[in-house]
Amino acid sequence: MMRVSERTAAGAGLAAAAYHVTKRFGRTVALDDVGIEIHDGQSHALVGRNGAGKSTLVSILTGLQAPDSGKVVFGGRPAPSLGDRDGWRRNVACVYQRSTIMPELSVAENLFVNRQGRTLISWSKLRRQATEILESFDVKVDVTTPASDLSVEQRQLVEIARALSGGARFIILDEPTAQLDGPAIGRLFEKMRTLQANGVTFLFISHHLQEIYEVCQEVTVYRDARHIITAPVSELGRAELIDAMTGEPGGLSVPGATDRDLVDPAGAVALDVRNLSGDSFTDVTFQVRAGEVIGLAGSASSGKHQVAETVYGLRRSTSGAIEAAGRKVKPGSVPAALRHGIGCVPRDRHHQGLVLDLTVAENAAMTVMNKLGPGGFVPPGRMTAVGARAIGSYDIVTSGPDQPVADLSGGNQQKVVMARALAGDPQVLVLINPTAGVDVKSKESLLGVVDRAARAGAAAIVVSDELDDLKVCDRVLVMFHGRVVAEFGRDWTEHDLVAAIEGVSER
Ligand SMILES: Nc1ncnc2c1ncn2[C@@H]1O[C@H](COP(=O)(O)OP(=O)(O)OP(=O)(O)O)[C@@H](O)[C@H]1O
Repeated sequence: MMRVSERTAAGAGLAAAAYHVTKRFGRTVALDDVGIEIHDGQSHALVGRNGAGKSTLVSILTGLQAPDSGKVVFGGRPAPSLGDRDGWRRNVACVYQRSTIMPELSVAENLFVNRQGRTLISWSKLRRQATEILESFDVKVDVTTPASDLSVEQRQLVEIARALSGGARFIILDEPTAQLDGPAIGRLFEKMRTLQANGVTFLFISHHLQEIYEVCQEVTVYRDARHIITAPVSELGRAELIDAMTGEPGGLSVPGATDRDLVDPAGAVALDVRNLSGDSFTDVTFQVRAGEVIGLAGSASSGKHQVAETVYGLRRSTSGAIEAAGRKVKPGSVPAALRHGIGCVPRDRHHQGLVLDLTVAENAAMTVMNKLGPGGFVPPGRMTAVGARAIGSYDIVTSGPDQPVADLSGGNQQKVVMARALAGDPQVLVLINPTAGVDVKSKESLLGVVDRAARAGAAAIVVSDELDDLKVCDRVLVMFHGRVVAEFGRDWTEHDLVAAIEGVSER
């Protein structure tokens, strides 16, 4: 199997390459003499555990950071100097999980940001050209739409079209599927295949390994800042791939609900949601007993996120009631939900989850400050101990409890959110996409935490697009257009669940 060498030194057939790249952040070595060669017209996967160095390589391949040593090459030519942003834009674009388009501008304006030159803008011309660009890439979006109204799927397509129209033929997709539902992922892959057939090259980053087999031809694995292997996906089986990522044989074992005792149907009701209606959902009723984990599944427009966010107080219901352990919870108040023992892992960890400037320990301890010391004054030793425990239990890659969360990789930030949600031993846990951005091995440990919380008598709601996350659930409720349309026990099959999610069966 190939190791990255400068065997194609002239760059023939390579859309992009990096050689002997090293990058340090203080004491952390993020990349240690790594390389990658990405062939023209291919989709090349870059995989690795959280903190392996993937995003750091992306920042170097896009010219946002300079490597300490090593070089980047596009189509056989050295990369532009760091200050030459237009030069980089002509060679490479990255579609990040978080949007880089400006929400207050229209789609048309976003397409031409950085490219209007010195001439006065004619709005009708701009709109016409924007429409032509989107049509030429078969993106069906009205260019006058404010960017803030776009769905994640539309936003990504606009960003891809923007990159291609700017001349780039090499596009990095950084966890593009993390916020898409099944049908949208299918459409994205279709678009990738079409563009590939027209000579566009992709570097594809994902923690969903099945996607790599579906859409990529080659895969590169990094582990602990080092290059481990590059191989055609057809030659590297899933088990070998996971071994390369983790550095140890043995594969994965995602905890399943079937390993727990059945929930006593007459057991205490930890959460009672009755006839709840609100933004995007209507008349939702369910109960969760102590020790029970229920899943909420459904497409992006099913209302499942909104229901969960109403339960933990982020949204206000329009009618209906929520009770925790028999006591009514004041609607629309996160602090009230917390007081009733409802803890959450929010959907958007950047806006609702973390204070990036604070340390791992401070973030992990945030919901339990009043328990750690009188009047919220926490002796530093106790704070550090909470941080150290979180790092151990949640497998967080960090230089220590005192590291600011901003310096952690995305997946490791997600683990801090989870640690914080559980720090107060909540009796009802609401977890929205808890394993988003988390590597396959860490998924196993995060779901293990949910399993242990249930065994210890907590109730949990897991909202997720990932079927693996739903295996830990005793029951799965499927929502469609704002209503619960199906309920499955532990014995659900993928086929039945997917059919219900897509609204082609009712049960
Ligand atoms: N600005 C920074 N300051 C300090 N350390 C950093 C900084 N950026 C990244 N790191 C560290 O570099 C290492 C590699 O991080 P990187 O974000 O590249 O990982 P990743 O493979 O993209 O992970 P994930 O799958 O979680 O997104 C991590 O240990 C991270 O904490």
